Amino acid sequence: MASTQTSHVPAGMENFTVGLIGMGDMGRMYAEKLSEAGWRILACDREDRYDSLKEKYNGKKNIEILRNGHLVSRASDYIIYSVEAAFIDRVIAQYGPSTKMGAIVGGQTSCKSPEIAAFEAHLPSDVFIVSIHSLHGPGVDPQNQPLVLIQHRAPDSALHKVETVLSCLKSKYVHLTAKEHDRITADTQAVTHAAFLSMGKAWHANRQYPWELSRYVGGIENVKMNIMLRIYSQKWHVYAGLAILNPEARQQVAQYARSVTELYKLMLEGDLPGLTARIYAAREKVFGPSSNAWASRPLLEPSILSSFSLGTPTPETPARPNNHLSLLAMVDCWAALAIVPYDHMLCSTPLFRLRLGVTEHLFRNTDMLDEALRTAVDDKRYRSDDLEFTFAARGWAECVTLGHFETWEKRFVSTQEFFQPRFADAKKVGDEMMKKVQASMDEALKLEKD
Ligand SMILES: NC(=O)C1=CN([C@@H]2O[C@H](COP(=O)(O)OP(=O)(O)OC[C@H]3O[C@@H](n4cnc5c(N)ncnc54)[C@H](OP(=O)(O)O)[C@@H]3O)[C@@H](O)[C@H]2O)C=CC1
Ligand SMILES: O=C(O)C(=O)Cc1ccc(O)cc1
Repeated sequence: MASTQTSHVPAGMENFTVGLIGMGDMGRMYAEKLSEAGWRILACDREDRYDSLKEKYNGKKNIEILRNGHLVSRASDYIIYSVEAAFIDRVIAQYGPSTKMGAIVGGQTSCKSPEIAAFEAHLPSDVFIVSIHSLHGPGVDPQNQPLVLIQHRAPDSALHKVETVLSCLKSKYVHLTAKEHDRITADTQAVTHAAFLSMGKAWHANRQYPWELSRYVGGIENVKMNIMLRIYSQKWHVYAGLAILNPEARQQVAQYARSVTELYKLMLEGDLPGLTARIYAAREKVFGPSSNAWASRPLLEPSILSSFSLGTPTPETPARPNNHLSLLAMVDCWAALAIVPYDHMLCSTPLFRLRLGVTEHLFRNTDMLDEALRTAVDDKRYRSDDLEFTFAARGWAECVTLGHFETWEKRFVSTQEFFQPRFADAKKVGDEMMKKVQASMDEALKLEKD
């Protein structure tokens, strides 16, 4: 029965059935949240997982496990495909023709052009397409997180049904076209990940767990390390798919690598005036008055950031200035592509907001920025880290441009293995950091609106 005491199911939709194809991390999260809200769920994963899934959900109210996507498709009113982005065409080709007449179909993949192309190619013409994308990982509370809705081939009535079903997630709906989605997420996701994946590769190449070096580690560094660990603790295909399959991501990830390389060369040449002029011009373009971006309050409260420092500076372990090449390149890249990152806030992930928060923190503080630029040119102790970081950024960009899933996987997994023993601890600090930072950012954004 669909109705429970806490049911979100409105009158008239009591028999509406939601189908989930793919019961991995995201599929399971949706199954659990939607069924708790009273929706009847039909779900499947690969056929060989039928028995184990059935066992897992045995006795769970409102969730019925079926053997495959044909059985889910023919009996559901709204079907969500939550499978790997690289398989989306194959899976929709397989089950799409079994879709119930008049049903609504959508996907959860992080990149929409291949998903929409697959729907158009394989779905019968009498079904509607409303796609979705929860802009957060499966371990994050969906409340107040952006949830993109793409009304691609559907009347308003179908969109409203999807909105009603998903309202129990309490996410913030963002209505976009598939193309708009891919352009924005190329920046909010693909470039964000490229930056942190490159940091991980550089630390790995130098065989460093940077937080274990016996010196003071500042808040920005700690945020960088924790985001990096968070990304490497996830499944490789999520990051590979959203970068390699998003046609907009290639150009953006390539520009990030170009920015890193060109800034690194200016550092090697010791060209402080050239580096300063370039970074100040980028700052003006991205954060300056013409972009109308500088909010009155920083996204990240400096006190929150410093509360995540490790240790206390002492004469033996002083606060060591960093050149923050990864963040300088971020702003250089935004400037080159004429991107105003604040315009992407509505469609942002927690990691993007953190990245923007720490970047803004550096660029708002002229003394800190100048110190970073001086360090970039004068302090040779970072050269080997920066060299590895530059190689890594170019390596990721090449993989994305060439569309090499296999190389991408190997690069990711080798570094994932290096950091594996640290994931559990990083998750604890990371979760705490996310919570604090999110609360601080919500406050900043609220004040900005008022
Ligand atoms: N994880 C995240 O943070 C987010 C992910 N996404 C997107 O959501 C989608 C799902 O991600 P996520 O849940 O993390 O990934 P998972 O790998 O955890 O889940 C995907 C599931 O789909 C299964 N699957 C593959 N082919 C079929 C098939 N023919 N029939 C039924 N099931 C099948 C997979 O099996 P097998 O493993 O054997 O291939 C796997 O169990 C991806 O496209 C991802 O990009 C979106 C937002 C956030
Ligand atoms: O916040 C991030 O960038 C994440 O890493 C989690 C994530 C991964 C894939 C998505 O499609 C959406 C969110």
